[in-house]
This record gives sequence, C-alpha cells and structure tokens, in this order.
Amino acid sequence: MPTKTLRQLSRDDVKAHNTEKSCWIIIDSYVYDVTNFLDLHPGGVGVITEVAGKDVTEAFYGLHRQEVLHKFGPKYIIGQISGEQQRIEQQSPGSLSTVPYAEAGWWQQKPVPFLNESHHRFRAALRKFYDEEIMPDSVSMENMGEVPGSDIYMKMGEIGVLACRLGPGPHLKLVPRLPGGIKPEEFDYFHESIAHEETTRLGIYCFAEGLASGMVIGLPPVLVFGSKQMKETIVPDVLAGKKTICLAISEPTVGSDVAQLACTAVKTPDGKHYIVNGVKKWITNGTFSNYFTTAVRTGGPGMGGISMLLIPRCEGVSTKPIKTSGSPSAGTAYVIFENVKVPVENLLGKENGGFQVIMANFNHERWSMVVGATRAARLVTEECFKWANQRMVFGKKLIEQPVIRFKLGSMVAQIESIQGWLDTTTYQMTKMTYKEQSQHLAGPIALLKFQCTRMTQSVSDSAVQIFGGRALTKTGMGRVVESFQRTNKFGAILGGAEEVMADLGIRQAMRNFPEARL
Ligand code: HEM
Repeated sequence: MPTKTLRQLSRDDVKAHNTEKSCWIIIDSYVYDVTNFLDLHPGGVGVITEVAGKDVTEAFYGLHRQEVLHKFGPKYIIGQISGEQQRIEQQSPGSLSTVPYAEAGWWQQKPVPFLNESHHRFRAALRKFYDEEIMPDSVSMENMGEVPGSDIYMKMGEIGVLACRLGPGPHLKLVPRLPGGIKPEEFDYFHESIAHEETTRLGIYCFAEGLASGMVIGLPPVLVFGSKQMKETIVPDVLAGKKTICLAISEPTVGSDVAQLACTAVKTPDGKHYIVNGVKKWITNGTFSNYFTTAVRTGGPGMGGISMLLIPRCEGVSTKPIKTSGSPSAGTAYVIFENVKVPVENLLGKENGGFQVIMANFNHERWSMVVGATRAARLVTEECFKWANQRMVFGKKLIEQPVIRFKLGSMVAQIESIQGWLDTTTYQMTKMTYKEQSQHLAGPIALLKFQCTRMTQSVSDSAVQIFGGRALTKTGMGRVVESFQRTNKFGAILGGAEEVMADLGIRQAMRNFPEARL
C-alpha cells in the first residue's frame, strides 16, 4: 500500500462519486477511483456501481483475495479517509503469518529445541525471495501450463536455494552463497526442510513441482555415485540453474515395484557404450530436463540386474508431456529412449548395483515429500481459518458455526501430530550418518509418509467443505484449496504408494524383531 502522504478525504467526499461516470469506493480506509477500471473488472460493471460512493471493505474481501488488491489496486488509490488507518493485516514479502497455526510452533514464538537464529535468518531470506521473485507470476503460469523458465532457475541458482534443497553436504560449497548468509558448515536438515517448505508454501502444487523437484531426486545419485568429471562439470551447472536434471525410474507398467523395470541398456561389443531402449513414465520435470538419472536393466531379472545411468538429452531421447490432474507446469513427461548411445563412464555406482543407488535416495525423497505435504496442508488450514473468519453466512461468520470449528480443530490436530513426528525424524537425521539413516529411519519415514498423506486427504476434504463452491474454481478465493484437492493424491502415490509405505514400515520393523513372546 502507498507510502507517500495521501490526500485526506471525508466519507462525504466519497459519497458524491457514486455513478459510472465518477466511481469511488473505500476499501480499508483507502479511497479508490475505479471509474477507469469498471470496464476491465472481471466481475462486471454493475456490481461495483451498485456500491459506488460507499465503504466496500467487507464486500470486497468477501469476493477477492488480498493479492487482487495488491496487484490491481495501488494505481487507483487517490486518498485516505481522514483520521482512519488501514485495519486489515497486509502480507508483506517475507513476513510470517500471525494466523493461528499458519506457521509451525517455533515461528509463532513457541520454543522448540531444534532451531536457532540461523534457521530464522535462512527462512526470512528465502521467503522474501519466493514472495518477491517467484510468487507474482506463478499463479498465471500454472494456469497457462507454463513450466518455470531458465530465468527462474538462474535466480534460484543465484540465491543458492537449489543447492539447499539437496541437504547438507560438500555440494553447498559449490555455490557462491546461501540464503541469509548461512555457512555451509552450519547448514543442517532443518535448513533443508525450510527450503522445501518455502517452495510448497506457494500453494501451487505443479508449478512448485516445476521448481526443481526433479533435481531434488535426480541429482543426489550423481553427487554420491557420479564420476569426478560429472561432479566438476554437471553438478555446478545444475546448482547454478543453468542445466536441469530429473529422475527417470517408473515406467508405464512399473511403479513402486521397481525391481520389474524393463528399460534396457546393452553394452556395445567394444565395451565403450550402452545402448538404451525403453520408456519412462510420470517423470517430474522430464519435459524440460537436460539430464535424466535413469534406471536401466543391464543384467538378469529382478533387482540384481538394474543399473543407474546418467543420460543427457541427446540423439534418441525424446520427451512428451503427460496430462495429469495437475498442470503442465510440473513438466511431467514420458521419456522415450530409442537406441540412445551412452558412454559407460555415465554409470552411477556399479553395473547391476543400481538398486542400492535407488534405495540410497528413497528415504530422503520420502522425507522431503512429507515436509512439503505438511507445509501445504498448513497453508490450506490458514486459508480456511481466514475464510471462516471473513465469510458471512446465515447472518454470521462461518467460524461461529461449531461444525466449522470442529473441522478446523481436526485439521490442526492432524497437521500438528505429523509436524511433531516429522521434527523428531528431522532431528534424528541431523544426528545420524547417511548409512545410519538408511538402517534406522527407512521404516519410520515410510510410515510417516503413509500417515502424512492420509492426513492431507482428510485436510483436503474438510477444506473443500469449508470453502464450498470456491474450492472448485482455479482462480479466486479458493484457488489454494482447489489446487490442493486436485493434487494432494500425488503424494499418496509418488515416491511409494501409501499401501507400500505401510507395508515397508512393518517389514523393516520385522527385521529387528526380538525373540519376544506374549
Ligand atoms: C479495487 C477494486 C476492485 C478490483 C481491483 C477488483 C478486481 C477483481 C478481480 C481481479 C476479479 C477476478 C477474481 C478472480 O477470479 O481471481 C474480480 C471478481 C469479482 N469482483 Fe471485483 N474488484 C474490485 C472491486 C469490486 C467490488 C467493490 C465489488 C462488489 C462489491 C466486486 C465484485 C466482484 C465480483 C462479484 C467478482 C466475481 C467473483 C467470483 O467469481 O466469485 N469487485 N474483481
């Protein structure tokens, strides 16, 4: 809202401008001359002229998100009502929300043992970046089905967030700086979780997926198992946002049952190349990636015959968009390999040792999905809290209905339960080596993901009921809830289906089952 001194007006001054020829309205103490906007107004001329000359604050907020006012409003402001102040809290870039439960406890001044000042600094820098650089165009890009372009990737590379989304490790030293001036040595899994959370907080699932979700799962195998040459050339380019990468494992007939995959890589007689043939499906960021971290069959059937190859976009590689229930902004693709010649140096790990490479990555992927899904559910709850507080129905605010408070209570309780488990898990990760994490956390993380996506479905269901018809339109008041109800199931399938997760959790637990009897 304007910072310069505004012309002071009285309510009577405004009252006189109540026609199509001169149409003034008051929203939260500011006076808008919307005469020239009437013909542009998506809701039509009549709705505004009907209330011309009046204070329309409640009517406005009943029909529009605050972002509408921020985007279109400022140029029509001509003054402020004398002696009045803006009353409605404005979300400024980078700020924390004061709506109850809209931020996890620590961010709303409740002490927790895991976080310190560096996490605060990191969050503030990152949120400001997302609010200012990414948010403004993201809703329209998602609706138009546009993927985030290289300009966005470069900006993300510049601030260092791409590296942060891969977690702690030596790769953090490959970027010139990290958000908030964090040092690579002080970076832990809580910083990483903040980086995922702030991406999800955009509230636009597929566009947010387009922001390097493929890299989060596609680059770690290169970091851990790649050759020196890959680490010196490909990794820095990806972290700088100059190149993009994704993970290509699932196939038209193979999802969670990775051991059955059919894409083949056959060595040439001179032993210098693999010839890759096959199709990958549901590959996030596949439509625009430069590299594909790909699972291929180099040996016999089952998990012992799988290898991982880094395949560049080259002759014989083609990608086709898949129309999902989300938006093309995620770049979800079929990736088709037809006699693709890949140097043997592009092998990640050992030949036929690909299953270990895949597994090494899975826990981290699942954990990061829980982080994102929990944050998305929290955002949805914030939307519901705000809406229930502003929506008037049957002569009172929605929040005054006990049934709505019950729904909100149930949503908050489920989210906070997952948050508690998640924070404990993240803390355990900070105290364990990668190997220890695989040994001790694979089962609990699988169960956590299972419970988390059960939670998101329940939260989505309640949120839709609270928003009513607005939860079914892609633009307007309910856009965040609409996106969530359309896309939250992705998390229940990708990275291991719910049923597989619950089963895995128990199978892992059975590995250490004692000689116990009742
Ligand atoms: C500065 C003043 C205003 C601006 C910039 C503005 C802008 C907009 C925009 C951008 C939309 C499309 C919303 C979307 O789909 O995301 C919209 C819709 C609408 N506006 Fe306004 N508007 C203003 C004032 C008003 C006023 C004063 C009223 C009546 C009280 C009004 C009534 C409506 C209605 C009924 C819709 C359709 C809402 C729906 O689809 O649910 N607008 N307006």
